[in-house]
Amino acid sequence: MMNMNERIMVALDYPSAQEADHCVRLLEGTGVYVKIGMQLYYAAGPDYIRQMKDKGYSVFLDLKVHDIPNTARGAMQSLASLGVDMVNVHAAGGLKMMEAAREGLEKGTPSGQKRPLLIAVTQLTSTTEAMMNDELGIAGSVEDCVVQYAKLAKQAGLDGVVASPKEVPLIKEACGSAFLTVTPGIRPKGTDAGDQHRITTPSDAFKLGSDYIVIGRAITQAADPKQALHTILEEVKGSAN
Ligand SMILES: O=c1ccn([C@@H]2O[C@H](COP(=O)(O)O)[C@@H](O)[C@H]2O)c(=O)[nH]1
Repeated sequence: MMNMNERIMVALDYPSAQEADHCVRLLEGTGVYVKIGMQLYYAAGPDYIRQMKDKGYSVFLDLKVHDIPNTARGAMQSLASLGVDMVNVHAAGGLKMMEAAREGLEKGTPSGQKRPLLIAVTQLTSTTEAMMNDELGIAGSVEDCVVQYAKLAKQAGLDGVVASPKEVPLIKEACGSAFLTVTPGIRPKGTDAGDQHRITTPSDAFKLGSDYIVIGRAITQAADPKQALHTILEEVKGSAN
């Protein structure tokens, strides 16, 4: 069983490698995972991923691939060579796209290496039920849609999904306890929700059964990021499900 720190992913949402490095220095020795998303990857590229791997971090490359199956397959084949630990696609791309992404990842993983975990974003944690119904034209509850997407991701041979912690019990019930849940939308008590809607505190997310929690601005935009990280690590101790 992993320790709690290994189940915390810090979202390095920064505009440059230099700015991300300020935060990375605070993470040294904590054993947390790092999540590199579009902002940092498009600015700093594959070199930054290699630097994080050389420093010993587990890396979730959060590029949310969403395209036709052939393109998703090619994208994953290229990403597989970076040595990251986890990558993702949007489940809204459908079954064939997710299968193609998995195949591309398998094909691109150098022999003798483990293929990165592949997970699918269900509904973004910034999406409310009203937005989903009225803007995206998807009827029904967010929970039903998330579970439907999770089942599809499992059918495509993926390892898990991204969802709000609030949906984790339903996902585990539908897809089994080994199916991974990676949950952003984490807000420690007293922090601003900002653009996120389906949120919980770090400890509640673990109590609901999240395998990994993703935390960005509550650390990166805090007045004292080191203290913010320390407080979160203290809060989650003992809250594992
Ligand atoms: O549904 C999703 C999928 C991905 N994210 C990403 O997680 C972090 C959250 O950052 P905060 O600052 O803690 O809100 C960010 O990188 C998103 O791109 C998500 O929030 N929701």
